[in-house]
Amino acid sequence: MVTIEEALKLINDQTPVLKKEKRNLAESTGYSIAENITASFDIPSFDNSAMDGYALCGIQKEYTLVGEIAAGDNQEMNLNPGEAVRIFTGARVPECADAVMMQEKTKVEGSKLILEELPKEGQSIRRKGGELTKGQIVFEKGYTITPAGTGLIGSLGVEKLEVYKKPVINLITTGNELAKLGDEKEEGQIYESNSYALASACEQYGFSCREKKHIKDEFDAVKRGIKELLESSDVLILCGGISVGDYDYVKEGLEENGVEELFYKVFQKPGKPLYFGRRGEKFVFALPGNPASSLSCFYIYVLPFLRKLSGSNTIGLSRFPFSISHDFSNKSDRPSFLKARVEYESVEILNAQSSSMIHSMALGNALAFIDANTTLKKGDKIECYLI
Ligand SMILES: Nc1nc2c(c(=O)[nH]1)N[C@H]1C(S)=C(S)[C@@H](COP(=O)(O)OP(=O)(O)OC[C@H]3O[C@@H](n4cnc5c(N)ncnc54)[C@H](O)[C@@H]3O)O[C@H]1N2
Ligand code: MOO
Repeated sequence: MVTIEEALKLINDQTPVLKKEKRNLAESTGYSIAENITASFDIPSFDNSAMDGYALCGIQKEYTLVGEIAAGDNQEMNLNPGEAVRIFTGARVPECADAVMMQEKTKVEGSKLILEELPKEGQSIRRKGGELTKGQIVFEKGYTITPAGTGLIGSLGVEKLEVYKKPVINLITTGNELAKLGDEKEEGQIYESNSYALASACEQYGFSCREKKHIKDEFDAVKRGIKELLESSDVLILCGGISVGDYDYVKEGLEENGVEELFYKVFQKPGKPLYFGRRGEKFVFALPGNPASSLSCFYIYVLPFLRKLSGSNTIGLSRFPFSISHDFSNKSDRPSFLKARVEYESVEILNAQSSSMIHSMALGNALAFIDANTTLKKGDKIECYLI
């Protein structure tokens, strides 16, 4: 049995070989870049107007209007002191212009432009290089592209880029008691639902499960199922059958397939019988079957590893300290990740913390970490992982 810190360290200490690929920008959001992205030109690449209005030469209240510049116009226009030109948002500002005045604060009388107020030097002009300068590193290797990142990379004219591949994830569930959705379930059976939760948690963070397989609690079937799916996996996730019961064959099945155990059992609640192993460049997580245990272990342990394998610099869930909104006693002798709901600056520990129960997790938005045998007073700060 290892501690939570030891387990996380063992996961983080793995140095998998990352695979790269070229992708179109349009299909790269959520991928991590495999090389720095450098600005090949200034952004903006020319001084331009932030407003529809008038570009002004000199700082005064009255000007003579001499023409118009629309967005996209390319001709160089020379303004003399006291002259102004009609201009539109995004249009190139003439070099000699000192400011732009928004049209709402102006009046036009024939060719005369009268301002309501004196302009300020540089007002409403977006300067060349104001956001990025040529040669600047815009994003470092390992940056995971967000929608805003996609927009910025696009503004640099980059159509294709080198990113890290996402790992191929396969999922195996085990258990004779599990009925398939759509089938009639018999007495003593429950519906197999963890694979849906786990596949959707993968999706939530931009990963996908390629293949899902359900296996009965039979040693040969478990061994064969692992052999088949491990072949095409970067990460194989198993769920259930990893505890000490007579029909828990997953650990043995992994051993038989040459998977080396990196840890088995973590001193925590939920998710004590968590397993992590490796065969060459293939990694295996065997998650405890209880629904809250498997999902909690996914968030805390599997997700950081998937992110690492996909080359991301941002690996764990976001976590922040929140003040607990009520007195609370963690009576477990194991450090616990509790289903919780954070709102503004406070966190409520939800009812129904049993590992078999997932309703409160579905209504919550965080896992609150509370040490074993710990009594907290309302207002005490606790660490919360946002899910
Ligand atoms: N003697 C001991 N028994 C158990 C221990 C222990 O230390 N000693 N640990 C308990 C803990 S803690 C957990 S967690 C579970 C984990 O057991 P397994 O990983 O072997 O999981 P299963 O026994 O297969 O299933 C547990 C539970 O979850 C339900 N389940 C499983 N898979 C699914 C699924 N895909 N969809 C929905 N529900 C699923 C299953 O029916 C069981 O109720 O072991 C304790 N026992
Ligand atoms: O560790 Mo288990 O997940 O407590 O139920």
